[in-house]
Amino acid sequence: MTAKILDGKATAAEIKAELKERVSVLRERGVVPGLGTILVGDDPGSQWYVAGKHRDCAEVGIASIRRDLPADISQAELEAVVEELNDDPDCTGFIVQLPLPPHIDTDAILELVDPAKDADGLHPTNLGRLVLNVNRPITTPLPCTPRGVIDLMLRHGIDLKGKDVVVVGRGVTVGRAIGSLLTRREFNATVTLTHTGTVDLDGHLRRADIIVAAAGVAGLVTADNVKPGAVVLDVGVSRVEDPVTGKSVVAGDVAADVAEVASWVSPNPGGVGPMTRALLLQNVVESAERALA
Ligand SMILES: Nc1nc(=O)c2c([nH]1)NC[C@@H]1CN(c3ccc(C(=O)N[C@@H](CCC(=O)O)C(=O)O)cc3)C=[N+]21
Repeated sequence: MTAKILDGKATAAEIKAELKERVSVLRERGVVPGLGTILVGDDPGSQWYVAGKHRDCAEVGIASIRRDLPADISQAELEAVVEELNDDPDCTGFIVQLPLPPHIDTDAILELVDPAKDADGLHPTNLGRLVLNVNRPITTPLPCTPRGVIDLMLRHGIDLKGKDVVVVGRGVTVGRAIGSLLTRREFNATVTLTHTGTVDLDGHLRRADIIVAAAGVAGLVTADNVKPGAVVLDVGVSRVEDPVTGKSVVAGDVAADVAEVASWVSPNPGGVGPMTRALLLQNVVESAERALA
């Protein structure tokens, strides 16, 4: 068996086409959604990601607001920029690109973001609402990567109800939040969160209907760990040295041989990454729609 591909690039393009429609409706009503980015320092990777977000915005008609700041900016100066975007009516949602330099108190910065403008969906207030609000529709921004993982499966016709999902990795952006979403009534999955302290990771993985690999450990999940026919999503990103060229390349958490036993796999790159970016845009559009309602 060769697994079918969960095509994140094509699915993100589909979502962006829908968002473009919603943006034009907003524009007709006099509202232009605007995404702000705050980037500190000159890390080439971070610059590249932020540039990609602004390209995405242009594609769907969202305005871009960009604040590029020096690496030695003080805590107080950075807080002032966050406050400025909180108060800027043209900015309907924004992100503070992570990681921030070590002299900055990251948690204090993220908590300062207006929860209504939290495009990442990672503000403590919004994560708290996700946990507390079990039975009503959620009307606050949701974390982009968990939402992207779920959307990627649903839009490929994969049913989540009653499925055993095993998540690998307890990071804030994926592991901690995705169970709160997947166990909501509308999805009704059963979720196990595994991590570096898990005793029998292989035992958990082997009984999973769906594996969400978000540990950031290259090649962690291999064919031997996967039940035949399982769905495997590769979320982790790490840099490894290519054995042939010696160059640094991006590697996912899922080994290539998994495609021989799984029913579906998400490629990496080309899977969850583009979905994360599309859902970021969706958060910005939804914030603008809510502000208008
Ligand atoms: N406040 C904040 N929010 C974030 O969402 C955030 C962040 N900080 N800091 C860094 C990480 C990383 N991240 C990625 C999103 C998409 C791709 C993506 O689309 N990747 C492409 C490939 C890109 C390539 O070729 O390198 C893909 O998977 O196909 C990658 C990485 C968001 N992050």
